[in-house]
Amino acid sequence: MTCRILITGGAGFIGSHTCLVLLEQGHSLVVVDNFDNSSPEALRRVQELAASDALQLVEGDLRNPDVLDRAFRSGRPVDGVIHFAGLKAVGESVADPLRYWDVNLNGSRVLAAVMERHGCRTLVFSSTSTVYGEPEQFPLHEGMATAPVHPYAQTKLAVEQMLGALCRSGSWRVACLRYFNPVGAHPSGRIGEDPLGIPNNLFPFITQVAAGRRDKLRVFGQDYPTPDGTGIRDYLHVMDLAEAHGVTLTHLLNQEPPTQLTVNIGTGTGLSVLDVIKGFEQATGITIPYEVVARRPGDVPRLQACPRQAEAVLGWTARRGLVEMCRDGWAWQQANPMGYRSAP
Ligand SMILES: NC(=O)c1ccc[n+]([C@@H]2O[C@H](COP(=O)([O-])OP(=O)(O)OC[C@H]3O[C@@H](n4cnc5c(N)ncnc54)[C@H](O)[C@@H]3O)[C@@H](O)[C@H]2O)c1
Ligand SMILES: O=c1ccn([C@@H]2O[C@H](COP(=O)(O)OP(=O)(O)O[C@H]3O[C@H](CO)[C@@H](O)[C@H](O)[C@H]3O)[C@@H](O)[C@H]2O)c(=O)[nH]1
Repeated sequence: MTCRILITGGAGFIGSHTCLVLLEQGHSLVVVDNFDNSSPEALRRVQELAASDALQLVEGDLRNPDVLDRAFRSGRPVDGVIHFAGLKAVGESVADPLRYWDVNLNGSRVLAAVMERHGCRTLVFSSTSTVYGEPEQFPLHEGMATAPVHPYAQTKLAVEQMLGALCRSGSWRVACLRYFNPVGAHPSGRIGEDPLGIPNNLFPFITQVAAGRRDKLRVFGQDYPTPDGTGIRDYLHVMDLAEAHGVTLTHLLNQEPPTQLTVNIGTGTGLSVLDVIKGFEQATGITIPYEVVARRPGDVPRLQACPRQAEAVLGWTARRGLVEMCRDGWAWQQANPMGYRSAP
């Protein structure tokens, strides 16, 4: 079955890879994005890679119902929505919490209201593993307690709860996907992660060090209660994550009666910062100079998924490992030293 899918934030890192996967599956897409943290060039390349023009763009802010109305009226009826648009920097959320509540929660509320009005009640929402807070037991199961410790994660949990209330009405189909740490890029090197300014996240920082754009990596803390003292995360290839969205949407559309799902999307493998450095060096042959500095405020020692529910309910498991994550992320960095600003 091919569908018409509305994708908010479709030009961003995860959104662009997902648009490519969905176009290749024959779906028709309408993307809503204000390019707050992305570039139209990403969508141009997605269409080029998919050799498809079944992607329409409505440029504008998610919080503006007129923008969303335009997207709903842009073609045949929308079967489902994948909602990526939002803000994602933990430190920024502490410094400017109201902006996070506005974009992440209020934006999702406006989206849900417009969906109701158009009779479209099928939604895949980008949640985060950070809703688990600072857990002590691993791996993390979806039924475990949530205890978000910063405004970013608090806004995501609030959206999960808001959507839960809609599902209790009996007519919404919602999947909240709790992503762990997506990294890497499409193997073509044409689309990838394009952070503005100094990267916050480990992987893009490493690839910029490898490219000589930064002199060394700063490892945030080596005094965590982990085997080598550095933070552990569950890194997954962005193409695996993109594929999870197609699978989830199809599952939801076939779900009778309508229901809400909350699913971890991770590999189940925990890697420390030093593991990632070593893996990148082995995959690329490039040495990554680093120094250990103080912990970054807000970081937790460890996050690691139990991926069983994703497999049992959605039939999805991650297929790519650290070598592919490093190789593809590095290919993207080499081909696009300044991200999409390195066009063509
Ligand atoms: N990347 C991660 O590590 C990660 C992990 C867990 C969850 N998430 C969540 O997944 C989603 C996608 O993440 P990403 O890494 O692709 O981020 P991203 O910043 O690359 O993409 C987000 C997209 O949303 C757009 N956007 C932001 N505010 C908007 C608004 N008000 N109106 C319209 N468009 C808007 C941006 O321009 C961008 O294209 C986010 O909601 C994020 O919180 C990301
Ligand atoms: O320059 C750096 C950057 C990061 N780290 C460490 O690397 C690990 C991963 O950090 P990062 O890549 O910034 O990811 P997280 O802090 O885990 O957060 C990401 O992953 C979450 C899901 O787990 C998402 O919700 C967030 O949006 C996303 O930024 C942590 O131990 C950091 O302390 C460093 O040592 N040096």
